[in-house]
Amino acid sequence: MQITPTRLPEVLVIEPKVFGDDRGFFTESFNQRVFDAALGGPTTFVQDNHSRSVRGVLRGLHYQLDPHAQGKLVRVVAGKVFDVAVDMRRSSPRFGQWAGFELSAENHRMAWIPPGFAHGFLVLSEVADFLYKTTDYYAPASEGAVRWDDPTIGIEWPALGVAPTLSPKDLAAPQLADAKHFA
Ligand SMILES: Cc1cn([C@H]2C[C@H](O)[C@@H](COP(=O)(O)OP(=O)(O)O[C@H]3O[C@@H](C)C(=O)[C@@H](O)[C@H]3O)O2)c(=O)[nH]c1=O
Repeated sequence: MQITPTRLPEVLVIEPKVFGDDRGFFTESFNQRVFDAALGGPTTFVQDNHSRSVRGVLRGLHYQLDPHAQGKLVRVVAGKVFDVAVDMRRSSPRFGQWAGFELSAENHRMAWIPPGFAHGFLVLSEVADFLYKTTDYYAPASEGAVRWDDPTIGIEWPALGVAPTLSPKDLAAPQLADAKHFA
């Protein structure tokens, strides 16, 4: 397993070992011991999520505030997405900065999005199955969202030639200046 910090150093891209043979492949998609060693301490996941989206769908940018902040271990098992994290911690020197990376069924990459970061993704393939583990339960009253296209964040989303498809909730998300943030 190879772990590479992104330009937001707390956000990690994780490349598991993939054992390919005539039958297909085998990979450990989660190993508590290895993951804890990589993060330098124990992390407990309490929920597994699966979403399916078609090309051009953009989900995000989402987070949950304390006391229900979530760390997320995310991956794609069918298709390809451009995945993004944004630092939402007001006291961070990187507040409002973003990191983006491609996750796909082909590259087997996962990403660790720690608590305190907003998360979202744009689907680049015809369909994408997105799987993720979270360190806290879904808590809609603690949900926060920030606009995917806020110019002060300035995410460089890959061009698809069509406007992304967003949920009504995401279309109504506030700019960074008005978004709820972490201390
Ligand atoms: C996230 C979530 C949603 N739901 C329900 C609420 C709603 O009726 C339906 C769809 O919810 P949403 O529109 O919020 O789903 P979605 O836009 O896919 O939300 C997700 O986006 C990505 C980017 C994340 O990082 C996730 O943490 C989560 O916020 O599913 C749950 O029951 N449990 C959950 O954990």
